[in-house]
Amino acid sequence: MKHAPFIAVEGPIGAGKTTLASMLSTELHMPIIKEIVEENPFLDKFYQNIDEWSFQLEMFFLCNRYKQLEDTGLQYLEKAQPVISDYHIYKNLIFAERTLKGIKLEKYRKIYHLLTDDMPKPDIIIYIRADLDTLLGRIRKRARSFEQEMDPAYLEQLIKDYDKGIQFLAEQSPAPRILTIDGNEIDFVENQAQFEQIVSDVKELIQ
Ligand SMILES: Nc1ncnc2c1ncn2[C@@H]1O[C@H](COP(=O)(O)OP(=O)(O)O)[C@@H](O)[C@H]1O
Ligand SMILES: Nc1nc2c(ncn2[C@H]2C[C@H](O)[C@@H](COP(=O)(O)O)O2)c(=O)[nH]1
Repeated sequence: MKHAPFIAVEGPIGAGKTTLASMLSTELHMPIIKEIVEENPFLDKFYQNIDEWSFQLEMFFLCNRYKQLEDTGLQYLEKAQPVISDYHIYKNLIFAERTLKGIKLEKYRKIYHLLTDDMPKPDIIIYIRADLDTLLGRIRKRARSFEQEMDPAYLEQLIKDYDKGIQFLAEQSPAPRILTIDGNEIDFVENQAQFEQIVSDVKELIQ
């Protein structure tokens, strides 16, 4: 059976993942898998006290994404149907390595690998990079109340963690194809030509 592309859009908080994944889903007629944010009962508490709530939050994200990935495999990939997601499962580890410590991090790593090592992984990653000011501006624009007090130092650290995380994924075998987008300069929302260029680049990667 022909292999169907599994595309993940990644980047730090506010980079534009959901926006771009939704636009590409419409343009390329691909179903979209979106992460669960608003229904997450721990996000609010997490931003008020990261040390207190990080384990619950990371486990919640992990379990939700595990279920979504399982469904994605059954509903689309095993039927050779392409799919686009607004995250890569590896994002769990990028965040957990930053928010967890000690024995909780050790336990989390084991559970992460147990759950995800044999799961389907995206073969194409669209990585949106953006600097702190751009991300803070977009987070303000999105206006989720629980994100407004986010410590800029946390976001700045995540920008670096993401660069390392995507580099790590690029070195895996088989290596995913990675399209990096400069989110400071490329405005796929307002600039149609720039969006079309991304569509054309993605089509090339799919072939
Ligand atoms: N290229 C862009 N130019 C301007 N605004 C953008 C752009 N990409 C995203 N946005 C806006 O920034 C906010 C965050 O985008 P979102 O897609 O939710 O980011 P993410 O899923 O990466 O956290 C939204 O309000 C969205 O409309
Ligand atoms: N600690 C973690 N926080 C996460 C994780 N995945 C998402 N998030 C947070 C970041 C945002 O406040 C919100 C939505 O994420 P977006 O990147 O889509 O804006 O949820 C995670 O795994 N751990």
